[in-house]
Amino acid sequence: MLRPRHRTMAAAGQKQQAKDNIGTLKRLWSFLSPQKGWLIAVVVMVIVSSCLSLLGPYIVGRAIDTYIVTKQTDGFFLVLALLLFIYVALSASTFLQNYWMIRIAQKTIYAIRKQLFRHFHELPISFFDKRRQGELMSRITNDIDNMSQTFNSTVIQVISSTLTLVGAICVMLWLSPLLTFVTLLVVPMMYIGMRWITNRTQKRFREQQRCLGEMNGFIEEVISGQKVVKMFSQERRMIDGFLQKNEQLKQAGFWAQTYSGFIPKLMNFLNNASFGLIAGVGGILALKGMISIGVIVVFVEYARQFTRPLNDLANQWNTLLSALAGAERVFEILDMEKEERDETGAISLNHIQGKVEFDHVVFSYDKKRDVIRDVSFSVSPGETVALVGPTGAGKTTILQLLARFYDPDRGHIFIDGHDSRTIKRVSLRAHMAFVLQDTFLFEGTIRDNIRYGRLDASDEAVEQAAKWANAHSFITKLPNGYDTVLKQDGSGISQGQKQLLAIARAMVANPSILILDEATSNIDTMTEMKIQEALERLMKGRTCFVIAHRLNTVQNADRILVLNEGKIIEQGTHESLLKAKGFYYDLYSRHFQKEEAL
Ligand SMILES: Nc1ncnc2c1ncn2[C@@H]1O[C@H](COP(=O)(O)OP(=O)(O)OP(=O)(O)O)[C@@H](O)[C@H]1O
Repeated sequence: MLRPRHRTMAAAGQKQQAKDNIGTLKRLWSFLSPQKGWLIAVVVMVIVSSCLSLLGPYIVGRAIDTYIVTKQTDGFFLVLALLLFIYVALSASTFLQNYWMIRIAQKTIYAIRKQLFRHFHELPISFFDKRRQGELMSRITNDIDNMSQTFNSTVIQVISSTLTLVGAICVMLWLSPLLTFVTLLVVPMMYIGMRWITNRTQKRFREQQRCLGEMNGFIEEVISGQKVVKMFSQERRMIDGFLQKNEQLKQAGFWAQTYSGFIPKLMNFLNNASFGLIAGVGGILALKGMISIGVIVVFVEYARQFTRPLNDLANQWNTLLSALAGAERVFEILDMEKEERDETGAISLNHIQGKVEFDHVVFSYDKKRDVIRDVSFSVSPGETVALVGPTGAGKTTILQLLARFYDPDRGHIFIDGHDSRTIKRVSLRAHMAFVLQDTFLFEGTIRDNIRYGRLDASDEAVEQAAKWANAHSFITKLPNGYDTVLKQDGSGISQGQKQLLAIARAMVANPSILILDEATSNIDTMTEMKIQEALERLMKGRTCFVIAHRLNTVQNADRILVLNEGKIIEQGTHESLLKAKGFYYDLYSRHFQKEEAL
C-alpha cells in the first residue's frame, strides 16, 4: 500500500520541481531580456553553424557517390574548396556566437550580482541574525559563478545541440526512412537512461551546493574567530567540525559527480551500438542496391553528430541543473522581504533636539518571547542615561529599537515628539552615532575610517575630530599618519586605539543622539583615561544612551535605568538608587564596588 502513495508523492515532488525550474528560468529571463538583440544575433549564428555542420557531411556523402565510387575527377576540387569554405565559416560562426554569448553572460551576471548586493543592504537586521556570513558569501560568489559559467557556454550548446538534432533527423528521413528508424532505435534507451540519471543528479547537485555553502560559512567563522579558537584551545574541535562538513561535501560531491559521470559512459556505449547498427543494416541495404555508400557515410557522420548533441545535451543538462540550483539560492535571497519601507509620507528631520520617549514598548525577536516588556521612559535633550542590568536584560535591544534596526511590536518611540515610524530611517540614523564595544574598521586609510561618520567631512574636520578624540597623537606617530592603511577590521592597531577612532568617527558625525556601548576589555590606564576624556567631550550637549560598565559613567549619568528581564524596574540617579536599597543597590554591591576597591 505504501508504494503507490510513495510514488504519488515522488511524482508530485517532481512536478513541483519542474514548476520551480520553470519559475527560476522565467526569473533568469527577466535578467537576460535587456540583451534581447544580442541574444537574437547569437541564435542566428547558432542556426547558421548548425546548418553548416549538417551540410558538411551531406556534401562529403554526395562527393563519395559522385566522385569516389564512379572514379570521376571533374569538379572534385571544387567540392573540396566548397568543403573548406563550409568548415571555415563554421569556425567563424562558432567563434562569434561564443564571443557574443560571453558578453551577454557577463552583463547579465553583473546585473544579478549588483541586485543581490544592493538587496543585502535593504534586508532587515533580523535576516543577518539568522544566517552565517560565509553562507551568504557563498551565494554571491559560488552560486553566481556557477550561473556565469553556464551562461557562457551551456546556453549555446543546448540550442545548437537541439537544432543539430532536429536538422539531422530531417535530412536522415529524407535520405532513408528505414535507416533513420534503425539509427533512432537507441533513442528510447538514451531517454530512459538519462531520465534515471538526471532524476538522481539534480537532488545531489542541490545537496552539493548546500554543503558547499555550509562549509564556507564554517570556514569564515573559524577564520574570523581564529583568536578565540586559539585562546580556548579549540583547534581540535574546529578541525573535527570541519572534517565533518568536508565529509558531507565529499559525499554530496561524490554522488553528484558519479551519477553525472554515468552520462558520457552511457552515451559512448549507445554511440557504438548505433554505429554498429548503421554499418550492419546500411551495408545490407547497400548490397541490395537500396542505398548508396555515400548515404551510409552521411548516416554514420550524422549518427555521430546526432548522438554528440544528445551527449552534449545530457552533459549540459547537468550543468544547467547545477546552475539552476545556484540561481534558486540567489533568487531565494532576492525574494526575502526587504526592511519594511518607510511609511508613506514619512518625514526627514533636518535638525533634532534629542528628546526621546519610549511609550509602553513591547518587543520580541521571534514573536514568541517578549524581551522588552512594557518599557516607558522619557529623556530630555542633552541628558545622559545609563542602562544597567544583568546580562540578557534587554539593554542592547532598547538601543536597537531606538535606531530602528527593529520596530516595536506594540507601543511607540517618539523622537522630538515624532513617532519614530513616521521618520525616514536614513534621516533618523543621520542624527545618531554609535560607539560600540566592537569597533568595526574597514580596510582603508585612517582618514577614510574616521570620515565614515560623515562622508563630506573635510580633512581639517577629520583631524579636528581626531584631536578631540585624543586619537591625533597616536595617528601622527604611525608611518603614514592619517593615510596609514588599516588592514581589514583594523588588525594593525590596539583595542584602545580602535575605540579612539570610533569616538573620532562619532565626533565627525556630530549627532544629536549618541549611543554608547562601553567596552569591557581591559585597556591600560593611560589609554583608558584618554578614552574617558574623549567620551566626555563627545557626550557634551548630546542626548546619550550608555550601556554602562564603568562605575564612573554610571555615577556621572543624569539618570540610570535599571533593567531586568526586559522591564525597567528602577530609575533615578546613582545616589537615589543606592538609598532605595533595591535591585540597583545589589547590582552595585556585587559588580561596581569591586571596581571601586581597585
Ligand atoms: N538577534 C536576536 N534574536 C533573538 N533573540 C535575541 C537576539 N538578540 C538578543 N536576543 C535575546 O534578547 C534578550 C535581550 O538581549 P540583549 O542583547 O538586549 O541583552 P543585554 O541586556 O544587552 O545583554 P548583555 O549585557 O549581555 O549585552 C536576551 O534574552 C537575548 O537572548
